[in-house]
Amino acid sequence: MLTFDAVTLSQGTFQLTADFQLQADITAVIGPSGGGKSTLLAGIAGFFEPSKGRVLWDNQVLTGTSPAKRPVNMLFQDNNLFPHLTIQQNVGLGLRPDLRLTQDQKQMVADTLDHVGLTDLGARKPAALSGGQQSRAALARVLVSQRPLVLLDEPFAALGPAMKDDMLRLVRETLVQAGKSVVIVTHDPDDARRFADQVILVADGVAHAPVSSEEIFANPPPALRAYLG
Ligand SMILES: Nc1ncnc2c1ncn2[C@@H]1O[C@H](COP(=O)(O)OP(=O)(O)OP(=O)(O)O)[C@@H](O)[C@H]1O
Repeated sequence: MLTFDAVTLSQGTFQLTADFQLQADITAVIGPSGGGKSTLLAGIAGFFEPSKGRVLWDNQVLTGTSPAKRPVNMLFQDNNLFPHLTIQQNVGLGLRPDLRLTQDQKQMVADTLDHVGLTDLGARKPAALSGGQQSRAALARVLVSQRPLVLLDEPFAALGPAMKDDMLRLVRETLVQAGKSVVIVTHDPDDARRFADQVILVADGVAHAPVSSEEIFANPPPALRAYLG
């Protein structure tokens, strides 16, 4: 469970407050451009520290812990894969940064590539894969890692609607089934409605407490109505 304990996140003159707990398989973060969605994720990942309050994971205080030591994996739209490494190596990084994998770990990489639909593509470099295949490889790396919390900042936005839907389904079939919690920023309210269990609305300097996606779209609060237009 992720806890924001009276948190204020500041970037320049921008301030975002968050004071809630989060316990869902998939949580969508939605809201207007510049509202603070990426700021919220960066605050969880530890790219900067809150100016007030604490962030906790399962009652362990994360505030003051470097991003590399947090129980968090983050995927962005770009730069998820190292171009000079093969897909196998890119995925292997999720197990060991020095890539000294045991036979079992190599097998785990191969099995995970099978699982995300990339059988036989492990020896290729990222440039020899399509955009959708690259997204699957990035997902495989998150999948092999032991970290329980996955943050996705619009990772599939460049893929086109059908492939984006495939990836969101794959997130549920793989990451959620592996017991991970997923927090995903999306500009498409329909993604939130169809794929998320809960929704956090980020607007007017506030990250609002999560509400079930069914409930929030059936009865949108004023800030969501303003955003949906
Ligand atoms: N490094 C920074 N220094 C100063 N201000 C920043 C910095 N990063 C972001 N901001 C400001 O913080 C506010 C929130 O930005 P953020 O990127 O979190 O919004 P967002 O909801 O993710 O936006 P978008 O949907 O457009 O990606 C914006 O007003 C932005 O200009």
